Amino acid sequence: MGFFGSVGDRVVGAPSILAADFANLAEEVRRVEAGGAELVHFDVMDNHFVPNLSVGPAVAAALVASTDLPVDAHLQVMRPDSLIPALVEAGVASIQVQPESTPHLHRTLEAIKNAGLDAGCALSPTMSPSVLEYAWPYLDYVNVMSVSPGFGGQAFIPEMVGKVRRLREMTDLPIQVDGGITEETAPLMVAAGARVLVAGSAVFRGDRAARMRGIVEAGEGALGPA
Ligand SMILES: O=C(CO)[C@@H](O)[C@H](O)COP(=O)(O)O
Ligand SMILES: [Co+2]
Repeated sequence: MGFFGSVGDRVVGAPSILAADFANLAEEVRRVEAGGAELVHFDVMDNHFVPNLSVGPAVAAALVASTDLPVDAHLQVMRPDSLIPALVEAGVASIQVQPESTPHLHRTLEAIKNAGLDAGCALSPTMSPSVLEYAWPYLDYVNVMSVSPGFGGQAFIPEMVGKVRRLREMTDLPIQVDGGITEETAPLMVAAGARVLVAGSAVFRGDRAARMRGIVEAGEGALGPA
């Protein structure tokens, strides 16, 4: 079973290392792990799909070597298929793609699944969940982006709470949320049905462990009675 198969009804903290100190990645990951992080969120950006450039397979391999936590690659690149083999080789545990970035989504998801990884789709804010109608058999998780992909530190888009609720009606797969997640927005998303909380700028400043723990606990506070 992959990581996403183990999520169940827990609230999972997934720090986005886009906001970390890239010169001290291993230490940064140790800090958030001490705060209960269970998954490392790794944003790959190509300056074509999004107007920003981040990191790729070489940094993924270094990150994987520095931690026992699973690494989740969020591909914000045009035509992601050519990057998948190198990320598999780097040892990431899961790969998610934006449906609009690839002309043959079925082929892309199959390449991820055939490599033995969990496969996900990340939905940009105006992308309807209905795009997944024929993709469900190939998916292990869905990421609801609560900002436009491309940058950390953007403002949370409140309409995405309703989108999580809509997705919860459509699937039992874990719903991840990504963008503007803080102690204030995490409970809204968990109450709507999200279980994996990606957070970058709200985690990687000051006491990283305390900030990571604060976000997960805020989310847990919104879980219904067991
Ligand atoms: O995928 C992305 C942005 O494109 C995210 O993963 C960001 O890295 C989240 O950063 P914050 O909004 O939490 O600062
Ligand atoms: Co991301």
